[in-house]
Amino acid sequence: MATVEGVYGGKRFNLKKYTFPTQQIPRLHYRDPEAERLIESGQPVVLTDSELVGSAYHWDLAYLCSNLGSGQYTVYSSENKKFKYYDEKKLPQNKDFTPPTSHSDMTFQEFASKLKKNNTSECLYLQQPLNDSVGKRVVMDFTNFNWSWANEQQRKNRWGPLTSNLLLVGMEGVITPAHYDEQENLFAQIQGYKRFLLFDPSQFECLYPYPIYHPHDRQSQVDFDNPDLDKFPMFSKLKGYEAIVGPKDVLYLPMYWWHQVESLPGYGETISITFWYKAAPTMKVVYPLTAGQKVAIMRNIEKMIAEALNDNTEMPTFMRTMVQGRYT
Ligand SMILES: CC1(C)c2ccccc2-c2ccc(C[C@@H](CC(=O)O)C(=O)C(=O)O)cc21
Ligand SMILES: [Zn+2]
Repeated sequence: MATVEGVYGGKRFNLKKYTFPTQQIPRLHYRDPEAERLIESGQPVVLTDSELVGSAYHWDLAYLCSNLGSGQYTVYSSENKKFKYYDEKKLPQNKDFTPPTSHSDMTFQEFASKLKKNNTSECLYLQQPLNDSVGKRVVMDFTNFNWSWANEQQRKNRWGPLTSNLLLVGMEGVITPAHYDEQENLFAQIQGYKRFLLFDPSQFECLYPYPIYHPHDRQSQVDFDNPDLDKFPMFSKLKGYEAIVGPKDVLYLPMYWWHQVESLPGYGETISITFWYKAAPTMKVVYPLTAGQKVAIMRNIEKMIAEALNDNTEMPTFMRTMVQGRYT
Protein backbone atom coordinates (compact mmCIF):
# COMPACT_ATOMS: atom_id res chain seq x y z
CA MET A 1 0.00 0.00 0.00
CA ALA A 2 1.50 3.31 -1.09
CA THR A 3 1.94 5.85 1.67
CA VAL A 4 2.47 9.58 1.48
CA GLU A 5 4.27 11.61 4.16
CA GLY A 6 2.10 14.20 5.89
CA VAL A 7 3.38 16.85 8.26
CA TYR A 8 0.91 18.20 10.81
CA GLY A 9 1.59 20.33 13.85
CA GLY A 10 5.31 19.76 13.41
CA LYS A 11 4.88 15.97 13.44
CA ARG A 12 5.45 13.59 10.53
CA PHE A 13 2.92 10.90 9.64
CA ASN A 14 2.87 8.03 7.19
CA LEU A 15 -0.52 8.39 5.50
CA LYS A 16 -2.02 5.68 3.30
CA LYS A 17 -2.58 6.91 -0.24
CA TYR A 18 -6.07 6.44 -1.72
CA THR A 19 -7.52 6.91 -5.21
CA PHE A 20 -9.82 9.83 -4.29
CA PRO A 21 -8.93 13.50 -3.67
CA THR A 22 -9.42 15.04 -0.25
CA GLN A 23 -9.31 18.57 1.14
CA GLN A 24 -8.65 19.66 4.71
CA ILE A 25 -11.37 20.06 7.31
CA PRO A 26 -11.26 23.52 8.97
CA ARG A 27 -9.46 23.60 12.34
CA LEU A 28 -10.81 26.44 14.49
CA HIS A 29 -10.91 27.67 18.08
CA TYR A 30 -14.10 26.32 19.61
CA ARG A 31 -15.43 29.82 20.34
CA ASP A 32 -14.78 31.04 16.78
CA PRO A 33 -18.14 32.19 15.29
CA GLU A 34 -17.19 30.35 12.09
CA ALA A 35 -16.90 27.10 14.10
CA GLU A 36 -20.38 27.69 15.57
CA ARG A 37 -21.72 28.35 12.06
CA LEU A 38 -20.24 25.12 10.70
CA ILE A 39 -21.74 23.06 13.55
CA GLU A 40 -25.10 24.79 13.14
CA SER A 41 -25.10 23.93 9.42
CA GLY A 42 -24.06 20.29 9.98
CA GLN A 43 -20.53 20.68 8.56
CA PRO A 44 -17.54 18.89 10.18
CA VAL A 45 -14.96 21.02 11.99
CA VAL A 46 -11.97 20.30 14.25
CA LEU A 47 -12.30 22.38 17.43
CA THR A 48 -9.34 23.41 19.60
CA ASP A 49 -9.19 24.62 23.22
CA SER A 50 -12.64 23.34 24.18
CA GLU A 51 -11.32 21.33 27.16
CA LEU A 52 -14.38 19.14 26.50
CA VAL A 53 -12.50 16.27 28.14
CA GLY A 54 -9.85 18.45 29.80
CA SER A 55 -10.28 16.48 33.03
CA ALA A 56 -9.19 13.35 31.13
CA TYR A 57 -6.08 14.74 29.43
CA HIS A 58 -3.99 12.74 31.91
CA TRP A 59 -5.63 9.42 30.91
CA ASP A 60 -3.07 6.95 29.67
CA LEU A 61 -2.87 3.15 29.80
CA ALA A 62 -1.34 3.12 33.30
CA TYR A 63 -3.89 5.52 34.79
CA LEU A 64 -6.80 3.63 33.22
CA CYS A 65 -5.36 0.34 34.49
CA SER A 66 -5.32 1.65 38.05
CA ASN A 67 -8.64 3.48 37.91
CA LEU A 68 -11.05 1.58 35.67
CA GLY A 69 -11.62 -1.10 38.28
CA SER A 70 -12.02 -4.76 37.45
CA GLY A 71 -15.11 -4.46 35.25
CA GLN A 72 -15.36 -6.34 31.97
CA TYR A 73 -14.56 -4.45 28.77
CA THR A 74 -15.49 -5.39 25.20
CA VAL A 75 -12.33 -5.86 23.15
CA TYR A 76 -12.54 -6.43 19.39
CA SER A 77 -9.86 -8.42 17.64
CA SER A 78 -8.96 -8.41 13.94
CA GLU A 79 -6.35 -10.18 11.84
CA ASN A 80 -5.99 -7.35 9.37
CA LYS A 81 -6.10 -4.05 11.34
CA LYS A 82 -9.59 -3.34 9.94
CA PHE A 83 -12.53 -3.19 12.33
CA LYS A 84 -15.64 -3.31 10.18
CA TYR A 85 -18.56 -2.98 12.55
CA TYR A 86 -21.35 -5.55 12.20
CA ASP A 87 -24.76 -5.69 13.82
CA GLU A 88 -25.09 -8.99 15.69
CA LYS A 89 -28.90 -8.66 15.70
CA LYS A 90 -28.86 -9.15 11.90
CA LEU A 91 -26.80 -12.37 11.96
CA PRO A 92 -29.83 -14.75 12.11
CA GLN A 93 -31.18 -13.44 8.77
CA ASN A 94 -27.71 -13.68 7.15
CA LYS A 95 -26.68 -17.30 7.62
CA ASP A 96 -23.68 -17.17 5.23
CA PHE A 97 -22.18 -14.06 6.87
CA THR A 98 -18.83 -14.58 8.57
CA PRO A 99 -17.97 -11.80 11.06
CA PRO A 100 -14.66 -10.13 10.08
CA THR A 101 -13.73 -9.49 13.72
CA SER A 102 -14.25 -11.32 16.98
CA HIS A 103 -14.75 -9.81 20.38
CA SER A 104 -14.32 -10.94 23.96
CA ASP A 105 -14.77 -9.42 27.39
CA MET A 106 -11.78 -8.88 29.63
CA THR A 107 -10.62 -6.54 32.37
CA PHE A 108 -8.81 -3.39 31.34
CA GLN A 109 -5.65 -4.78 32.97
CA GLU A 110 -5.78 -7.88 30.75
CA PHE A 111 -6.29 -5.65 27.70
CA ALA A 112 -3.37 -3.39 28.66
CA SER A 113 -1.02 -6.33 29.20
CA LYS A 114 -1.96 -7.70 25.76
CA LEU A 115 -1.14 -4.28 24.29
CA LYS A 116 2.26 -4.25 25.99
CA LYS A 117 3.04 -7.75 24.71
CA ASN A 118 2.18 -6.32 21.27
CA ASN A 119 2.44 -9.66 19.54
CA THR A 120 1.15 -7.69 16.58
CA SER A 121 -0.35 -10.75 14.90
CA GLU A 122 -3.59 -9.78 16.66
CA CYS A 123 -4.97 -6.26 16.40
CA LEU A 124 -7.04 -5.11 19.34
CA TYR A 125 -9.60 -2.34 19.78
CA LEU A 126 -11.32 -1.72 23.10
CA GLN A 127 -14.73 -0.13 22.73
CA GLN A 128 -16.83 0.34 25.81
CA PRO A 129 -19.54 2.72 26.98
CA LEU A 130 -18.37 4.58 30.07
CA ASN A 131 -20.64 3.31 32.84
CA ASP A 132 -20.76 3.23 36.63
CA SER A 133 -18.48 0.19 36.86
CA VAL A 134 -15.46 2.49 36.59
CA GLY A 135 -13.42 3.64 39.57
CA LYS A 136 -14.32 6.82 41.46
CA ARG A 137 -11.42 8.86 40.06
CA VAL A 138 -12.65 8.16 36.53
CA VAL A 139 -16.17 9.08 37.63
CA MET A 140 -14.68 12.35 38.95
CA ASP A 141 -12.88 12.98 35.64
CA PHE A 142 -16.13 12.24 33.79
CA THR A 143 -18.19 14.65 35.88
CA ASN A 144 -15.55 17.33 35.22
CA PHE A 145 -15.91 17.17 31.43
CA ASN A 146 -16.86 20.57 29.96
CA TRP A 147 -20.57 19.70 30.16
CA SER A 148 -21.66 23.34 30.10
CA TRP A 149 -20.23 23.75 26.57
CA ALA A 150 -21.45 20.31 25.40
CA ASN A 151 -24.94 20.99 26.74
CA GLU A 152 -24.90 24.43 25.10
CA GLN A 153 -24.08 22.81 21.71
CA GLN A 154 -26.82 20.22 22.24
CA ARG A 155 -29.37 22.97 22.94
CA LYS A 156 -28.30 25.50 20.29
CA ASN A 157 -28.20 22.85 17.53
CA ARG A 158 -31.39 21.18 18.74
CA TRP A 159 -29.73 17.79 19.09
CA GLY A 160 -31.63 15.03 20.86
CA PRO A 161 -30.47 13.41 24.11
CA LEU A 162 -26.86 12.30 24.74
CA THR A 163 -27.06 8.53 24.21
CA SER A 164 -23.55 7.34 25.07
CA ASN A 165 -19.94 8.17 25.79
CA LEU A 166 -17.77 5.44 24.30
CA LEU A 167 -14.24 4.91 25.58
CA LEU A 168 -12.07 3.79 22.68
CA VAL A 169 -8.54 2.45 23.08
CA GLY A 170 -6.99 1.23 19.85
CA MET A 171 -3.65 -0.24 18.91
CA GLU A 172 -1.73 2.04 16.59
CA GLY A 173 -2.58 1.26 12.96
CA VAL A 174 -6.17 0.07 13.55
CA ILE A 175 -8.66 1.23 10.93
CA THR A 176 -12.42 1.67 11.21
CA PRO A 177 -13.57 1.37 7.58
CA ALA A 178 -15.93 3.86 5.94
CA HIS A 179 -19.41 4.02 7.42
CA TYR A 180 -21.97 6.55 8.58
CA ASP A 181 -23.80 6.80 11.91
CA GLU A 182 -27.30 8.10 12.61
CA GLN A 183 -26.25 10.27 15.53
CA GLU A 184 -24.48 13.60 15.98
CA ASN A 185 -20.98 13.06 17.36
CA LEU A 186 -18.53 15.18 19.34
CA PHE A 187 -15.36 13.10 19.01
CA ALA A 188 -12.76 13.92 21.68
CA GLN A 189 -9.17 12.74 21.22
CA ILE A 190 -7.09 12.19 24.36
CA GLN A 191 -3.97 10.30 23.30
CA GLY A 192 -2.42 9.44 19.95
CA TYR A 193 -3.40 10.67 16.49
CA LYS A 194 -6.37 9.63 14.33
CA ARG A 195 -6.75 10.42 10.66
CA PHE A 196 -10.38 10.98 9.67
CA LEU A 197 -11.43 10.60 6.04
CA LEU A 198 -14.86 12.22 5.76
CA PHE A 199 -17.46 12.20 2.97
CA ASP A 200 -20.58 14.35 2.61
CA PRO A 201 -23.86 12.38 2.86
CA SER A 202 -24.45 13.26 -0.83
CA GLN A 203 -21.55 10.88 -1.68
CA PHE A 204 -23.89 7.98 -0.79
CA GLU A 205 -24.01 6.99 -4.48
CA CYS A 206 -20.20 6.66 -4.59
CA LEU A 207 -19.87 4.57 -1.43
CA TYR A 208 -22.43 1.77 -2.02
CA PRO A 209 -23.54 0.86 1.50
CA TYR A 210 -24.62 -2.74 2.21
CA PRO A 211 -28.33 -3.51 2.09
CA ILE A 212 -30.15 -2.34 5.18
CA TYR A 213 -30.82 -5.89 6.44
CA HIS A 214 -27.10 -6.82 6.14
CA PRO A 215 -25.00 -6.99 9.34
CA HIS A 216 -22.73 -4.37 7.70
CA ASP A 217 -25.65 -1.96 7.28
CA ARG A 218 -24.31 1.63 7.12
CA GLN A 219 -20.83 0.44 6.04
CA SER A 220 -19.40 0.90 2.54
CA GLN A 221 -19.03 -2.26 0.42
CA VAL A 222 -15.99 -0.75 -1.33
CA ASP A 223 -12.51 -1.92 -0.29
CA PHE A 224 -10.69 1.42 -0.21
CA ASP A 225 -7.34 -0.38 -0.64
CA ASN A 226 -8.49 -2.19 -3.79
CA PRO A 227 -11.72 -0.65 -5.15
CA ASP A 228 -13.65 -2.83 -7.65
CA LEU A 229 -14.68 -0.15 -10.15
CA ASP A 230 -16.63 -2.67 -12.27
CA LYS A 231 -18.93 -3.33 -9.34
CA PHE A 232 -18.75 0.19 -7.88
CA PRO A 233 -18.11 2.56 -10.83
CA MET A 234 -19.21 5.76 -9.03
CA PHE A 235 -16.38 5.24 -6.47
CA SER A 236 -14.09 6.88 -9.05
CA LYS A 237 -16.13 10.11 -8.59
CA LEU A 238 -15.63 10.16 -4.78
CA LYS A 239 -14.42 13.43 -3.23
CA GLY A 240 -13.54 13.58 0.46
CA TYR A 241 -12.25 15.68 3.32
CA GLU A 242 -9.65 14.78 5.86
CA ALA A 243 -8.32 15.84 9.24
CA ILE A 244 -5.68 14.58 11.61
CA VAL A 245 -7.15 14.72 15.14
CA GLY A 246 -4.61 14.83 17.97
CA PRO A 247 -4.68 15.09 21.78
CA LYS A 248 -7.10 17.76 23.07
CA ASP A 249 -8.77 18.13 19.65
CA VAL A 250 -12.52 17.66 19.30
CA LEU A 251 -14.01 16.77 15.91
CA TYR A 252 -17.66 17.60 15.28
CA LEU A 253 -18.80 14.70 13.11
CA PRO A 254 -22.29 15.41 11.76
CA MET A 255 -24.91 12.66 11.49
CA TYR A 256 -24.92 10.78 8.12
CA TRP A 257 -21.40 11.96 7.28
CA TRP A 258 -19.32 8.98 6.11
CA HIS A 259 -16.04 8.49 7.93
CA GLN A 260 -13.06 6.18 7.90
CA VAL A 261 -10.79 6.46 10.93
CA GLU A 262 -7.16 5.39 11.13
CA SER A 263 -5.13 5.28 14.33
CA LEU A 264 -1.88 6.59 12.90
CA PRO A 265 1.18 4.39 13.46
CA GLY A 266 4.23 5.68 15.32
CA TYR A 267 2.42 7.47 18.13
CA GLY A 268 1.30 4.59 20.32
CA GLU A 269 -2.18 3.44 21.25
CA THR A 270 -5.02 5.91 20.74
CA ILE A 271 -7.49 6.93 23.43
CA SER A 272 -10.71 8.68 22.40
CA ILE A 273 -14.13 9.43 23.88
CA THR A 274 -17.22 9.90 21.72
CA PHE A 275 -20.28 11.92 22.69
CA TRP A 276 -23.20 10.59 20.62
CA TYR A 277 -26.46 12.58 20.45
CA LYS A 278 -29.72 11.35 18.93
CA ALA A 279 -31.07 13.45 16.10
CA ALA A 280 -33.51 16.20 16.92
CA PRO A 281 -37.11 15.20 16.05
CA THR A 282 -37.88 16.77 12.63
CA MET A 283 -40.74 19.11 13.44
CA LYS A 284 -41.34 20.84 10.13
CA VAL A 285 -39.92 19.47 6.86
CA VAL A 286 -38.13 22.25 4.99
CA TYR A 287 -37.42 21.96 1.24
CA PRO A 288 -35.09 21.37 -0.44
CA LEU A 289 -34.35 18.24 1.59
CA THR A 290 -30.79 17.76 2.82
CA ALA A 291 -28.74 14.79 1.55
CA GLY A 292 -28.94 13.30 5.04
CA GLN A 293 -32.74 13.49 5.01
CA LYS A 294 -32.76 11.66 1.66
CA VAL A 295 -30.60 8.89 3.21
CA ALA A 296 -33.14 8.63 6.03
CA ILE A 297 -35.97 8.36 3.46
CA MET A 298 -34.09 5.64 1.51
CA ARG A 299 -33.53 3.71 4.74
CA ASN A 300 -37.23 3.86 5.65
CA ILE A 301 -38.25 2.69 2.17
CA GLU A 302 -35.74 -0.21 2.23
CA LYS A 303 -37.03 -1.24 5.66
CA MET A 304 -40.67 -1.12 4.53
CA ILE A 305 -40.02 -3.16 1.37
CA ALA A 306 -37.94 -5.75 3.23
CA GLU A 307 -40.71 -6.05 5.82
CA ALA A 308 -43.47 -6.30 3.20
CA LEU A 309 -41.62 -8.93 1.14
CA ASN A 310 -40.71 -10.77 4.31
CA ASP A 311 -37.94 -12.48 2.33
CA ASN A 312 -34.66 -10.62 1.79
CA THR A 313 -33.74 -12.83 -1.16
CA GLU A 314 -36.56 -11.16 -3.11
CA MET A 315 -35.20 -7.64 -2.51
CA PRO A 316 -32.75 -7.47 -5.48
CA THR A 317 -35.37 -8.56 -8.01
CA PHE A 318 -38.04 -6.33 -6.51
CA MET A 319 -35.79 -3.24 -6.45
CA ARG A 320 -34.57 -3.87 -10.02
CA THR A 321 -38.13 -4.37 -11.27
CA MET A 322 -39.14 -1.07 -9.70
CA VAL A 323 -36.23 0.92 -11.19
CA GLN A 324 -34.88 -0.81 -14.32
CA GLY A 325 -35.97 0.85 -17.56
CA ARG A 326 -38.24 3.15 -15.52
CA TYR A 327 -36.03 5.33 -13.40
CA THR A 328 -32.66 4.60 -14.99
C1 LIG B 1 -14.66 -0.13 15.39
C2 LIG B 1 -15.21 0.09 16.78
C3 LIG B 1 -14.18 -0.18 17.85
C4 LIG B 1 -16.44 -0.77 17.01
C5 LIG B 1 -16.55 -2.16 16.99
C6 LIG B 1 -17.82 -2.73 17.21
C7 LIG B 1 -18.92 -1.91 17.47
C8 LIG B 1 -18.79 -0.49 17.46
C9 LIG B 1 -17.52 0.04 17.21
C10 LIG B 1 -17.11 1.41 17.15
C11 LIG B 1 -17.87 2.56 17.31
C12 LIG B 1 -17.23 3.81 17.23
C13 LIG B 1 -15.85 3.88 16.99
C14 LIG B 1 -15.19 5.22 17.00
C15 LIG B 1 -15.05 5.91 15.65
C16 LIG B 1 -14.08 5.12 14.78
C17 LIG B 1 -12.70 5.15 15.38
O1 LIG B 1 -12.39 6.12 16.09
O2 LIG B 1 -11.95 4.19 15.09
C18 LIG B 1 -16.38 6.07 14.98
O3 LIG B 1 -16.69 5.43 13.99
C19 LIG B 1 -17.32 7.05 15.54
O4 LIG B 1 -16.96 7.72 16.53
O5 LIG B 1 -18.44 7.17 14.97
C20 LIG B 1 -15.11 2.70 16.83
C21 LIG B 1 -15.78 1.49 16.92
ZN1 LIG C 1 -18.68 6.04 13.29
